[in-house]
Amino acid sequence: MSDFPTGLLLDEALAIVRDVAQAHRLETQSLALPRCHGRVLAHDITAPMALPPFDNSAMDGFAFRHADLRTDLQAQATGLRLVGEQFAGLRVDLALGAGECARITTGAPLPAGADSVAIKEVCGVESDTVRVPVDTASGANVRRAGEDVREGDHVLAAGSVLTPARVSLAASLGIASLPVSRKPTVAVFTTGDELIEPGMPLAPGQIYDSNRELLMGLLRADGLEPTAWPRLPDDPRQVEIALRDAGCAFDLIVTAGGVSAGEKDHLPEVIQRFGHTHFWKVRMKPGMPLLFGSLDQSRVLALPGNPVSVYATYLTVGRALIDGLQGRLEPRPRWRAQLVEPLEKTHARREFVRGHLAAGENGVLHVQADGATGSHRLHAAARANALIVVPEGPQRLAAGQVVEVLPL
Ligand SMILES: Nc1nc2c(c(=O)[nH]1)N[C@H]1C(S)=C(S)[C@@H](COP(=O)(O)OP(=O)(O)OC[C@H]3O[C@@H](n4cnc5c(N)ncnc54)[C@H](O)[C@@H]3O)O[C@H]1N2
Ligand code: MOO
Repeated sequence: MSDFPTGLLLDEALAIVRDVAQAHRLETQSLALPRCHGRVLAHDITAPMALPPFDNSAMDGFAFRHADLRTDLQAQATGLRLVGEQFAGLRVDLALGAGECARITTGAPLPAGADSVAIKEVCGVESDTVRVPVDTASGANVRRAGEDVREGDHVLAAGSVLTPARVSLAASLGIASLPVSRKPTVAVFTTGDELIEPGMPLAPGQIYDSNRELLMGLLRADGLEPTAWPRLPDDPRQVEIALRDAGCAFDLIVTAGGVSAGEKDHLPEVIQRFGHTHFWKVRMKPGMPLLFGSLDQSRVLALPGNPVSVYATYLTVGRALIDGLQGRLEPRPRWRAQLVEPLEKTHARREFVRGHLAAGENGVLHVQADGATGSHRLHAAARANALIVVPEGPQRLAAGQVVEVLPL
């Protein structure tokens, strides 16, 4: 009997991943705004000031008091006396009296007394008289102080991802740095005596290492800066030395291969002996032999060696772990699409089927399964742009049925 959970549903595995990640949340660091893009915000942010900070004009034109416009039906415009100019960025302390107006540019503070702005294209100017159309609405083209953000408003939530718009919102509030979670450091190992570096000659029985590029690319696309370690041979002592070495230096170790039932699959034993196994084997296809453990100060994600298994387990479990370590609470977007053709499976595991996702003319997303199954078939993964999620248990999904998809 093993002393760790095995044969889990994917949702059970994800729950364990989230719990372990929460217990190993990475610390908070304060970073200058230019370094915050794509990071996970560690604390809630409240607005230190209002936005806009002052009433201002939305257009280039003339600021005036709406009460001064003529109300008799025959009049098309009211002549107002031009008493000054108010440009953006300059404080002039203009105040408008009855029958007066001021030239104003977009973003400039509204002069005291003014409550409306007429755009310059509809006004006639003759020396110091401006003819303002009487149908200009009260409050037209005025942006009120605090209409976007009030001082003290809760503007950014802990656990959200700092998109360019959110970093820019912080900038507009005068905030120069933000508290973000440190990014996990990641060591990537590929394992197997059969693996050869691309560019080197191939001997019989050998294959080129493709998982390293796959993993490095996936991790980088998620904003991390992974370190690729030299490939590991199928030698238990070397696996042990390398993993224990990485375990004292990295937040996360991601391995590919050597994790199922073969005589040369040494990873489970090494993690069990020198660390802790949180679970081994998940009811998913591909990816069933996936192992999650801890070794020294590191979390270890041992992904099954087949390339498509690496893909599916990274996108599901790997991302959940990386998000959890950084305290990301904002969920990843969930995509849904209509099946173009029926899809059937007889086994019990949740399956991730390579698919081709496109928007139809009616705007509805539809997805077609790629004919090639088999977790070694990287070509099919390379031409696919999504994984179709087929739920646990035997399934007979009809054409037109809506399914969850993971974009690749
Ligand atoms: N008796 C059993 N055999 C297998 C089981 C099982 O439960 N019982 N599980 C199968 C499943 S499912 C998978 S997935 C694989 C996973 O095996 P491992 O994680 O031990 O991976 P390896 O055996 O090392 O490799 C599997 C496959 O992938 C190729 N590979 C490995 N690394 C790379 C790489 N870096 N680049 C390209 N290709 C790689 C490797 O040559 C193998 O063909 O086990 C099944 N067997
Ligand atoms: O589950 Mo394995 O990952 O099918 O090939």
